Amino acid sequence: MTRILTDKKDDIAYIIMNNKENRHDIVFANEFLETLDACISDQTTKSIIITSNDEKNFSQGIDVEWIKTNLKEKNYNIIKEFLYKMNKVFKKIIFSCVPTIAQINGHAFGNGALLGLACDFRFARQDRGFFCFPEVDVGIPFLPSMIEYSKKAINYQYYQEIVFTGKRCTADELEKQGVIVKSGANVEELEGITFDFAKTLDKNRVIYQKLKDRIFANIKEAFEKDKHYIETLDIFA
Ligand SMILES: C/C=C/C(=O)SCCNC(=O)CCNC(=O)[C@H](O)C(C)(C)COP(=O)(O)OP(=O)(O)OC[C@H]1O[C@@H](n2cnc3c(N)ncnc32)[C@H](O)[C@@H]1OP(=O)(O)O
Repeated sequence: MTRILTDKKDDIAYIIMNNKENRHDIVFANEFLETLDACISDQTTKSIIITSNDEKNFSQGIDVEWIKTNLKEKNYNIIKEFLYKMNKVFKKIIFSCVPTIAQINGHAFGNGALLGLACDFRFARQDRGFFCFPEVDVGIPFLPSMIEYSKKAINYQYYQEIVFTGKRCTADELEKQGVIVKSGANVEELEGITFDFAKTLDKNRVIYQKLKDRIFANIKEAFEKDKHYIETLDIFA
């Protein structure tokens, strides 16, 4: 089954995660990157909306069982390849010359929440789904880049609160904290407000790229720091 689907409406490209909980493993990383590349290469694309077609999940993040099995079998290279590949996905979204929007239609946990934060804008629904960083309980400390790009989307006090408690946040709370632009009461309303917002974006790719490169120079540096943690697999507690 294809893990990622695409659609296009009025020059707005949709990247639609298509595998229920949308857990991240090497297949997810490869397919997502390929799809993202294709959407950005298409010069008619004015903005990209990332969402899922599952009724209750956006993305539950890293497939922890997949990681654990590979660790047990000492398949360290595949884990490293996965982490580097996911970093390419996050970096490509963050530095995209086309605006990126997360349409958070359900649970967004761990890497799934990070997928939302990597985007330029976020929208979420009120009636289903929690936004959560469970790493403190799951035993996965963040890579330096993850911390750095989270700061572009969440105020630092609130970030610490949700990371150190692992609490489950609703769309209402995220809206009050400015993490999302706006929430919708249900999935239909969410799709409507996200689409209406996306339609307003028709930016010049060159200026958009230059702004990103300058505003997010600190994030580029943080990605460099990740190498040490990935090479030593210092990613679990
Ligand atoms: C650096 C990166 C690291 C990583 O990525 S580590 C991996 C991180 N990922 C995880 O740890 C994911 C683990 N997964 C889980 O813990 C669970 O898999 C979920 C919590 C994500 C989902 O559990 P489920 O039982 O399938 O949840 P529900 O059926 O969708 O919801 C449970 C109840 O909560 C209500 N609810 C859901 N969203 C809302 C909302 N936004 N507002 C109010 N209520 C909500 C529902 O209706 C339901 O209730 P009712 O039990 O009565 O039916």
